[in-house]
Amino acid sequence: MTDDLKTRILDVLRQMTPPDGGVDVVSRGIVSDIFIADGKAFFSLTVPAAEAQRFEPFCRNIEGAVVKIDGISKAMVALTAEKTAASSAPRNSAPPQPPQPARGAPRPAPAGRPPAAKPGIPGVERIIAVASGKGGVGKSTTAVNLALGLAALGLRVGILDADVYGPSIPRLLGLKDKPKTSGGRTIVPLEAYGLKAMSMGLMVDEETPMIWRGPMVMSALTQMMREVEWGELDVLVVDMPPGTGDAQLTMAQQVPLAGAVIVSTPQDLALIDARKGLAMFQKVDVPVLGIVENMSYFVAPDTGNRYDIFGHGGARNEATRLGVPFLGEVPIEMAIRESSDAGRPVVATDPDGPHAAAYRDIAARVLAELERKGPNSPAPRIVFE
Ligand SMILES: Nc1ncnc2c1ncn2[C@@H]1O[C@H](COP(=O)(O)OP(=O)(O)OP(=O)(O)O)[C@@H](O)[C@H]1O
Repeated sequence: MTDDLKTRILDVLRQMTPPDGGVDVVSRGIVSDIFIADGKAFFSLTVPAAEAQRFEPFCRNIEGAVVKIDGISKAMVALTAEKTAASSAPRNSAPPQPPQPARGAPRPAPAGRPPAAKPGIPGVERIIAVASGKGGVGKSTTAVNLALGLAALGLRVGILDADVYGPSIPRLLGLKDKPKTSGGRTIVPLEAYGLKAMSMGLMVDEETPMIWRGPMVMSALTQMMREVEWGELDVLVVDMPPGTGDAQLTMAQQVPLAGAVIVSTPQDLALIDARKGLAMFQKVDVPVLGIVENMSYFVAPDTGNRYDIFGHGGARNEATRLGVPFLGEVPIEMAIRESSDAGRPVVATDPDGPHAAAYRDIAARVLAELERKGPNSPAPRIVFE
């Protein structure tokens, strides 16, 4: 039965014209093994990094075509990047890079200068960043579930969506209301699943194109940090924009960070980018709390068998090599995707499930690293032109 379904999936794929107009993906030999469990099909396509953008919508089309096959209820198609020297190209659906800050705007301090103390947010004990070198690795999903994992450990937690180019926290937490202002001066954060949450996505319509300029981004971030009534928090989790350009570097400097968590997938492409993320935080003296490997493996729901679809353990090996803690791994799992995209994060909605446990373990390791590193490290020096 399963073999029959696989054959039918391959037949469907053979009939679909890839976005580059070339021969079908089966004939090209870029389709991974197909795993089918419980009527759900999982597989990946391997494409050159530079082609990732063109192939992303195609993957969604494939999912749409595959679910039409009798016996398949769900399909999940992932893109993996070919291992090439040029594989550090960003995922093209990632938001555009902002322009450089204008004259007078804060600039990254040259590396090597001694950091100077910078005031934190009153009432907020520690701020941690969740970052990734490239988009689409599950950074925001990890940030939300990590925040909920920290809350499950008894901490008072807030989450700030600093990804002003592609905010996803409102969607992941199912937040629709706009935040209210208090006395016209400060903003009252929203609450979801016990977290205080703030995002630029809450201030603008999801459809509104945001053409932010560098200095505007900075002032928006400063506003979200300083003019939001966070109250007393043990930890504020900041979901950083993907990438490691100057904008992210400046942002990492603007926020007095206690540490950073880097999210990566096991694929080489993501790991190369994760390394850049690591270097970025090291450059501005922010301690890296560790690396999380997302979409690490797939567990067949019917047999419980584990499949390392993308090759497994890359992030763990990389963490060891770079001398930073490995914080844990999260499987690629339909339930995580569906619950995230429906605004019902797994840690809150299925607290007894295995995925919630995985995120809580990661949260516990993050907490242990924070404790080990001691009080908030001072923010790096900001240099004004
Ligand atoms: N472990 C997982 N299993 C299955 N799907 C996942 C997993 N982690 C994330 N996803 C899905 O992958 C997609 C991208 O996740 P998410 O938005 O968290 O990534 P991101 O790195 O923040 O992306 P971007 O940088 O584009 O905002 C979402 O549809 C999400 O539900």
